[in-house]
Amino acid sequence: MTTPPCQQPHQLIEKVVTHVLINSFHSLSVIVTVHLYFGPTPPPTPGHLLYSTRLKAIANHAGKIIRDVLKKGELGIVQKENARDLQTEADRAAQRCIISSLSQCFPKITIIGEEGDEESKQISGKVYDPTPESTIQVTCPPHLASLGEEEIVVWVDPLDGTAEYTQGLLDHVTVLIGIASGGKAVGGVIHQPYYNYQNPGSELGRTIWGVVGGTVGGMPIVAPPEGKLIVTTTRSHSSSTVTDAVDAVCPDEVLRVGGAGHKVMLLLEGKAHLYVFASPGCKKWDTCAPEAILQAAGGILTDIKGSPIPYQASVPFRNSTGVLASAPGQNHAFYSAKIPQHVKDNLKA
Ligand SMILES: Nc1ncnc2c1ncn2[C@@H]1O[C@H](COP(=O)(O)O)[C@@H](O)[C@H]1OP(=O)(O)O
Ligand SMILES: [Mg+2]
Ligand SMILES: [Mg+2]
Ligand SMILES: [Mg+2]
Repeated sequence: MTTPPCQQPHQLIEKVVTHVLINSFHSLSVIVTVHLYFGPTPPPTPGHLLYSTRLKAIANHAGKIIRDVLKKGELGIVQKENARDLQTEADRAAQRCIISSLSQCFPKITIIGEEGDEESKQISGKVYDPTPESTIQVTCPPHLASLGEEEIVVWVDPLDGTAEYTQGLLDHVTVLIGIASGGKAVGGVIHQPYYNYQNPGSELGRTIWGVVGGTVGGMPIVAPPEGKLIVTTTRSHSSSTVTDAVDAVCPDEVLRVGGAGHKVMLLLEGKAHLYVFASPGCKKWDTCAPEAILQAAGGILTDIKGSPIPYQASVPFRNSTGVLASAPGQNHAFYSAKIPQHVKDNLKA
């Protein structure tokens, strides 16, 4: 039997140094500094998953797989529930990589991936070795840093924005790895594999990570412009209730783009104020990572009624009551109250 890659000796490993301090909001936080060195690998601690460079490395590798499949040109498109619900070889291969790599390092966590059990079970010999690549510094609240493996549920969307991927709208594509505990989204990584693909010479791809009650990293958080309201919503899964909800908040501008991860990134980088999706189309893997990162940055993601979305392993996958997300500093409750009652009634739990 071979030793899992992340438990092999003589490889770069992470030593975690924890300092407890009172942060600028006068609440108790933990600064976790991840140092890299050669030596025998101790088993990673479960809460470690939240701030580990492993998550970022695995998401980046899934992004490389997505680019490689497209370069090869054999997308292997399969229709799932309907003509607007597709799966490609990139979705399948990226999920195999993420789930096999994560479960090798953290065998007791619950991992739920969009593309189902069959993809997850095919743990081939080619497990990606998520050896950390760089030093990062994040803050993580003590109750999350000390989580046990059994307390963690990881929601994986190996390729968010599949419709746009097949249509060549490549910067709409993201890889989403969301971490939940106690039914709440507590941390996550969004990797955008084609960021900068239209700017030759610039670094291709970017990765954003965040821990609720801790920090966000990977991109500057920018406030959206004052004095106007920019709403982002679906471009490929619209309906009359989707349109009614968008119209009800009276936007000055509407950005119709693909992907839940991509739309939350627009909120984080100040390109939109609100993400409105009055549809049961999104699932828990679409919203877990984006919700955690947005919340870590000071924004809010709920269902269309303003109620929290639950993330226990036992909940239905579908976000049947829609999605409403607001950039940091926006009045989430105000916009939720503007969604018409017939739209809310149409989205039953
Ligand atoms: N009707 C639907 N059927 C399947 N997936 C959906 C549907 N609506 C939304 N999604 C998922 O939510 C994401 C965000 O929706 P949209 O892009 O329409 O705003 C989509 O990229 C898709 O994720 P995925 O691409 O991972 O299948
Ligand atoms: Mg899909
Ligand atoms: Mg998705
Ligand atoms: Mg997907």
